[in-house]
Amino acid sequence: MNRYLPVRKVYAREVLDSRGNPTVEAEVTVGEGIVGKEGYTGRAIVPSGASTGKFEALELRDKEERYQGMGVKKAVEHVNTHLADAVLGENALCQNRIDRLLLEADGTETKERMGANAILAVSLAVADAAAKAMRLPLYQYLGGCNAVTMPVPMMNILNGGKHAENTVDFQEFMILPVGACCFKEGLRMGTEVYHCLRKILKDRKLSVAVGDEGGFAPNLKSAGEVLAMMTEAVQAAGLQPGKDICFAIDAAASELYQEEKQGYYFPGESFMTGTEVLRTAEEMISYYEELVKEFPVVSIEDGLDQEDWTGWSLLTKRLGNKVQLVGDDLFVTNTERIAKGIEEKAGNAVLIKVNQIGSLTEARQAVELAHRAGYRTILSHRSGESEDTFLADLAVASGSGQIKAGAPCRGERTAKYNRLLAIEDQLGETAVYRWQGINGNL
Ligand SMILES: C=C(OP(=O)(O)O)C(=O)O
Ligand SMILES: [Mg+2]
Repeated sequence: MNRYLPVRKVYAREVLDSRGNPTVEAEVTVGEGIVGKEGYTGRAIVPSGASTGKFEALELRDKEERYQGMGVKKAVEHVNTHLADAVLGENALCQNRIDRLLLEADGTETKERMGANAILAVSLAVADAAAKAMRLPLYQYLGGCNAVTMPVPMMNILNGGKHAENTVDFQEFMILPVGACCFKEGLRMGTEVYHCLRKILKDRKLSVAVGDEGGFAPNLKSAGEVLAMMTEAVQAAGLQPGKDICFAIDAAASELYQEEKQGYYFPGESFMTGTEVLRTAEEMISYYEELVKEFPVVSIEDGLDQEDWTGWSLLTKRLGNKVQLVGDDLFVTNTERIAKGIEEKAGNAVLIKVNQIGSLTEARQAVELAHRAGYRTILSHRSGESEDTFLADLAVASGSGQIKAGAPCRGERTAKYNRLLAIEDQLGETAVYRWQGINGNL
């Protein structure tokens, strides 16, 4: 018989995210009078994306003048009324049931009525409260005694696309400290590379202003130029590219794809070279092949458009035996889309963003389905983040072994990394840190 830990209070407020946009924070109190007089209060702040996938659950925004239409007053109201009514008195230890009740209160496929932001805030805050009431660290409450795998951090050190106002067309260039012995050492290595890159950019009189996720955002001409500079930064840090540090790209290709042009348009490269750069899906794949040949790129996310299943299958056939091919906009943490991907042999890894699907249980089902099919998973932040560290605990709990949390700077990003440092300390010698390259490819 399950212990009964009743939800006693549910409350939400509007707070700000790292882009200065409003978002939902929920507080949930459980077990008043059962586990102590006051019970325990958990909280969660939901993140928000900029390059959102077409098939994501919908976050509710007010659309009135306040905050230029970005307010979340209605979503907050929904938490304080309908969603609170749905879960008050329910057992916080039954996360699946809590989430089912939240989904039923909404009743739509896309969560558009209550708002995925409203539902997720309550879902996560319930888990946080339950963990506190059980006096367990969140990662252990969620993952049990098997939660010992520290994630390899994918640190986004150069921003482009929708995350910056520069000429770099791909959205993210990341470094993976695959040769580190532990998370702490990996974070140190990555941070040193980040600082070396800053110096290289400064020496060349290029901008060291940063984008949404804390990576630098200079005007560069092509992915090749970016990766060459990153290689220099790794060497300047006294590390070996391809051995200590590998690279990952998030092309965010759905943002580049233009239906009317039937291809991927590169505005930055076109501007810098003075000729229109348009690539077909086939040309995109060949382009990735060249980059992988020249640089230690071990992971490519959203290499093609979110609706191009045929292209994705071809990409996977050509590169999937040595490169991690990650579906973000393609899968949107949605089990139906992941199942389709598995069937079509599209990609070999899934980016997990809890707010893409809108509840903790559904996000965990996505991880489970992916792992069962031999797909890798990467727990990921959004470009609009907060000081909330739920993601760090979930990354360890899921055993996925990878996390995307931005550059090793800016408080909303370092909050996750610092939480992981604390978790690794807590785990002590039981902590595991290991990069699992596709077919052993570093
Ligand atoms: C983190 C990402 O960006 P956003 O949150 O803007 O979707 C991403 O595309 O992986
Ligand atoms: Mg992405």
